[in-house]
Amino acid sequence: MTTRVPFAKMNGLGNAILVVDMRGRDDRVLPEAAVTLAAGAEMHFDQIMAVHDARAAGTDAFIAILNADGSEAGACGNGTRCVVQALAAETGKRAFTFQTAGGVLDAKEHEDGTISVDMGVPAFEWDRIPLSEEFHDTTQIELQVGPIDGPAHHSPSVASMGNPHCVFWVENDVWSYDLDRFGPLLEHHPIFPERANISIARVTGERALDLRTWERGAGLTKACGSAACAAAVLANRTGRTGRDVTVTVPGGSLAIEWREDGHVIMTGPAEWEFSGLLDPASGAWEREDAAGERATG
Ligand SMILES: N[C@@H](CCC[C@H](N)C(=O)O)C(=O)O
Repeated sequence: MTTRVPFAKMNGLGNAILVVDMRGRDDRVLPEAAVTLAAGAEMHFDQIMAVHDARAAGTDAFIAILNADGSEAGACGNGTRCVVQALAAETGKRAFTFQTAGGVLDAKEHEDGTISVDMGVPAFEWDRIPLSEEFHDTTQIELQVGPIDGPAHHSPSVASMGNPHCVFWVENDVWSYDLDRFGPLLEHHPIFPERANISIARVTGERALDLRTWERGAGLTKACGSAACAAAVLANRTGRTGRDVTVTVPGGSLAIEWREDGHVIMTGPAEWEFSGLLDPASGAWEREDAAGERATG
């Protein structure tokens, strides 16, 4: 049996996150363990943020990101804020540099408890998203939902924020569309060789948009930070908004700034729920809260 490691169950605007402390160890959270953990009601998560010892000079940690289906992701904005809150509480530090499969990113906690993450520079080239077909103009690719002669949705914009995003622009309330039906179909569409996060966005003003996301490997979520960044930059790129946008997702709001140097800064909250110990190989876990109560899974 593997030695158990500390975890914190957290959320970023309702995006369910499990921060797992893998520092000082050579093993990893296995995909099978992730699937087992995600299947439980109490531990269900959208992403695991597995915090490992730093692998590059100048970084504080390497973070491996796993989706609920055990697949890997290159970016997770809401999860990164959760990691910052957990490490800030532990160390008293406020600024961190992390390495993920998607690149190196800086993050800091502010006096008011909100956290900003520099999500890096988005990529718009078809082969960096990636798409399986060459598209010169990725502001509106040929992809549609529904009948060829009368699609319900078409011509989405695409981008990579370290992970692939596809955003459909809609006119009506984002709750009035059946994203739970077409999200999974498009996540697995052959145009996306690495699958994709599928969002619908409604621009509500020069600096505001509403967003719902079907996340690759996790399904419908209350918030997706990297999708909020992708939607904000794509809204600006297509002339729909300015560069500073408040993105309202089912779980609340995120402030997104697309700086002139190309970096996207996402600011929002993180929330701790409970802590415990888990086995990164099997997914067995036990809860430990302030009152000393325990529940096992
Ligand atoms: N919830 C995340 C994004 C998680 C990764 C995504 N499902 C993927 O596979 O790319 C966020 O807050 O950014």
